[in-house]
Amino acid sequence: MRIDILTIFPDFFGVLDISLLGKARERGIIELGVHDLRDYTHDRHRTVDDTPYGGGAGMVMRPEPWGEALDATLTPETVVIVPSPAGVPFTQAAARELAQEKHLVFTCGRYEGIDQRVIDYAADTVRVREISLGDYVLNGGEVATMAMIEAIGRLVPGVVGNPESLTEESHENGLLEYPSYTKPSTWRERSVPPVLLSGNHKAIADWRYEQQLERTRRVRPDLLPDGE
Ligand SMILES: N#Cc1c(-c2ccc3ccn(Cc4ccncc4)c3c2)n[nH]c1N
Repeated sequence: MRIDILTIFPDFFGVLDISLLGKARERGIIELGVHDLRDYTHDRHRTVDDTPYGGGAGMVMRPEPWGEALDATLTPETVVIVPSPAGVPFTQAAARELAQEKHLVFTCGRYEGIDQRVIDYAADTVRVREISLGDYVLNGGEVATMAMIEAIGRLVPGVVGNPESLTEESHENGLLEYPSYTKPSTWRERSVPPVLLSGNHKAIADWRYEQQLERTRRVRPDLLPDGE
């Protein structure tokens, strides 16, 4: 997979050189390009924004630099991801789907957003998905892009050493994950649930599923399958 990020804050993504994605990049599983949108401007001040038509507060990102940046980055296989407060909520299912793609381009807006014609222009030639990280307001697309890249990157085949560990996480089977414990078996007078020390794999699996249901009922009843 190749990921390209278009942003006016390229240094924000320096952290992607370390951790899991850093290793995936070293191993050639994920290629990453971070591009400064201002490199696609031609005025002395490298201007990327202007006042909104129709008036209103704030500034809008000019279409010209975005058009040139997209022309330099898109391929027919690209999926353009536009982080936006008006987007479709990001989910584990979306991360799983996007992890199968060959090329993702993240367009990190700032100010009041990107001139709508840029998104419409891209949608004429490639798949475009406007995605929201959640129902709260950020100042730009960079934080959302970082979160999405982490959620997607860890699902790309070969990135995580033990793929089985991905199957028992929150949201993987639609439920929240069961509680986890490690040594010591008693800590500050609190003991690990005895079933986990029993060696009875079926009893442990049943207990863990029941814990997922109980935690989901308590914290996220909206995720419960019908009848649970
Ligand atoms: N994903 C995502 C987001 C964003 C988000 C994403 C991109 C941009 C670009 C500019 N802004 C600032 C802004 C623009 C319009 N309305 C309010 C704020 C952004 C916010 N906010 N909240 C989320 N869950």
